[in-house]
Amino acid sequence: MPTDNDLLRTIKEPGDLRALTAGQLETLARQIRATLVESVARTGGHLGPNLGVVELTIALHRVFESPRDRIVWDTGHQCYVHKMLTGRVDEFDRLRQAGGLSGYPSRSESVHDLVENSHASTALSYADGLAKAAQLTGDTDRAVVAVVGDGALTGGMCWEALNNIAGARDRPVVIVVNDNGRSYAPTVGGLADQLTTLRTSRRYERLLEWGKDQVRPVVGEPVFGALHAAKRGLKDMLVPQNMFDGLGLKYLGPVDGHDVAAMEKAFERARHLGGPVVVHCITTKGSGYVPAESHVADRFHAVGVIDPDTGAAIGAPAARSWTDVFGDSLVTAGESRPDLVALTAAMLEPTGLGRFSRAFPERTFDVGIAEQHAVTSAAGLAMGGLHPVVALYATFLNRAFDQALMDVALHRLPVTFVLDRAGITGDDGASHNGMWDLSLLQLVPGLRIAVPRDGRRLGELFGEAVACDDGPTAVRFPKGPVPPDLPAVETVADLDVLYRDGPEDVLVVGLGPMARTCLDLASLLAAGGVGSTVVDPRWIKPVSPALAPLAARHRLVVTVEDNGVTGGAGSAISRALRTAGVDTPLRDFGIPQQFLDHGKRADLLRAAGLTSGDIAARVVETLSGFPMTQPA
Ligand SMILES: Cc1ncc(C[n+]2csc(CCOP(=O)(O)OP(=O)(O)O)c2C)c(N)n1
Ligand SMILES: CC(=O)[C@@H](O)[C@H](O)COP(=O)(O)O
Ligand SMILES: [Mg+2]
Repeated sequence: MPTDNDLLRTIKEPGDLRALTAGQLETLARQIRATLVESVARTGGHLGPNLGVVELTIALHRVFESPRDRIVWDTGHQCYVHKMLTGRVDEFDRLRQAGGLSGYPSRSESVHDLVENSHASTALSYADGLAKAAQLTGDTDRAVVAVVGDGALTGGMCWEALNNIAGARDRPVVIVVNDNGRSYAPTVGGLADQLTTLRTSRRYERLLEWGKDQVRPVVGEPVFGALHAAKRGLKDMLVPQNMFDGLGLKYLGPVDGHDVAAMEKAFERARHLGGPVVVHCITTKGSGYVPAESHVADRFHAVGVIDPDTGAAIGAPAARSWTDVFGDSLVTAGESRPDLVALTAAMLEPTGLGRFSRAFPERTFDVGIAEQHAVTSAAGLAMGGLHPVVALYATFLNRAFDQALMDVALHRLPVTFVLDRAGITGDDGASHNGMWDLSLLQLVPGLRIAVPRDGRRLGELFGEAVACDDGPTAVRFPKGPVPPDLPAVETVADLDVLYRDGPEDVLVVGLGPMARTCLDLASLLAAGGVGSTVVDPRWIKPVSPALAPLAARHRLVVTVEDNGVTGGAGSAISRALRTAGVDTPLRDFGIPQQFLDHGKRADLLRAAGLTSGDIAARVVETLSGFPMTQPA
């Protein structure tokens, strides 16, 4: 019999949970919480969301038999407890580190992990597909369970899936709503209000049940029947039927999401009810850890390295970030432009809209985790005479591409997309890297793209973007501290020349923050007797016409971008040069078009060959195939 002080480490697989007594389950929950705090305090990660699902995950894995039963986690940032209970507790010391545990489900880590994509609101669609597959293959003895947060539930895909799931009363799907009332901040919109009503109304119902049991024996049946009929009418008048009932989904709850026994009872019932069932679990983000529970902004949604005792961030205070520069630029612009409005998809502070929202609350819109809606709503705002700024992480624009293309650009509407976390972000794995936006947006007719190399250029380019009123614009920048400004040594038309020395061997086009790498590249080339000119076009779409004559004077053009290399800025520049009749060879350097494992940004850039040394070696190799000019 395991001793209680190491219970957690005796759990090698979910089946080990079923032998535990109620007392041991409480001990286990305590040990999981302690391990979460102690470990994530050292590595960083999604502490708040995981503290909120300790009991929920225990109950889930006691009732459902993963991997036979399929459990899908929406977004996946709350899967640490799931990983601890599926044999990976000893790997948490390398959480979110290269070669270590991913911060999200990972199919290469475990058969218990299904969905790796960290983009929210997908779980119910996966569940719908899994349930259909089970039905078609006769594999009907396995349950399909989706755990979806109240925030993720504000995403449109959830309702597309619910429409399908609810339409098949004979196809079992267990939908566990992990309702902690928050995304980062409190979840917004009518759905959130409905969930709140459910929380209160169900408590009201429990109260009513209790009241009935007290009153019935006292007044006797006939009087009780009349009272009950009146009460029923009163209740329906006071408390609307819930949205799940309305869709024809069976609804169980709300259940205390920190009471293992109560959830087990509900999950068992859901399992045997058959058809689609919603189990509405009420949890607290950051539960059981005071620094998280009391953290006003986001309940420790995601933390860096912290002091486990106090929750205080450890290390130097965060340097001024690209996001800070954008946030300040937006407020400055907003002060003189009453037509500027800002939209976020449940990420007000992370995308830098916090200051603007406090200065101009009526001009700030949090639409929930609903990027597609955000973009087309922005199109409506622009049609209404305003200039919307849609602030997203670059990777999340992927799902709103059609809206950007057909709802905004087709109508040549003045919408400005501000894409934070552009390029390799690293820690959050493949689906969080912002490495597709430059390629996708190259396809959008009439959309202009700016890629600032430093904070000063970000402020300038953002101002230029919101000044464009004849079509959409996009400004993209990476995660993290903003680098020191990189002044131009001269300008050629609309190109900033950052360096020019020696024979015109190589024209280096440094895009955005890669300009700094390109200056190092120029130094390495110079040391090898190769002359170069380094330019930053600032606006990379449309391609500056000034590039063609400059390229024509060089022996090789090199482009360097922090975007997937396929169809990115380098491809566009190459096409523009050919169209201009310039046949100078071009080598484009960018992120390989692959899904990158999680790791540190610098390491991943190095692995992608995007360091000045790697690029220099390949440039010299390319030049060696050409007759060298005599140094000037
Ligand atoms: C499409 C998309 N947009 C934004 C995000 C960023 N994001 C990560 S977690 C999160 C909040 C999720 O809230 P909820 O589903 O309620 O889960 P909780 O963190 O409360 O457990 C957001 C907005 C994302 N992962 N995917
Ligand atoms: C899970 C999720 O999508 C975000 O919380 C993600 O972790 C982004 O983190 P940063 O804001 O640190 O880039
Ligand atoms: Mg939530």
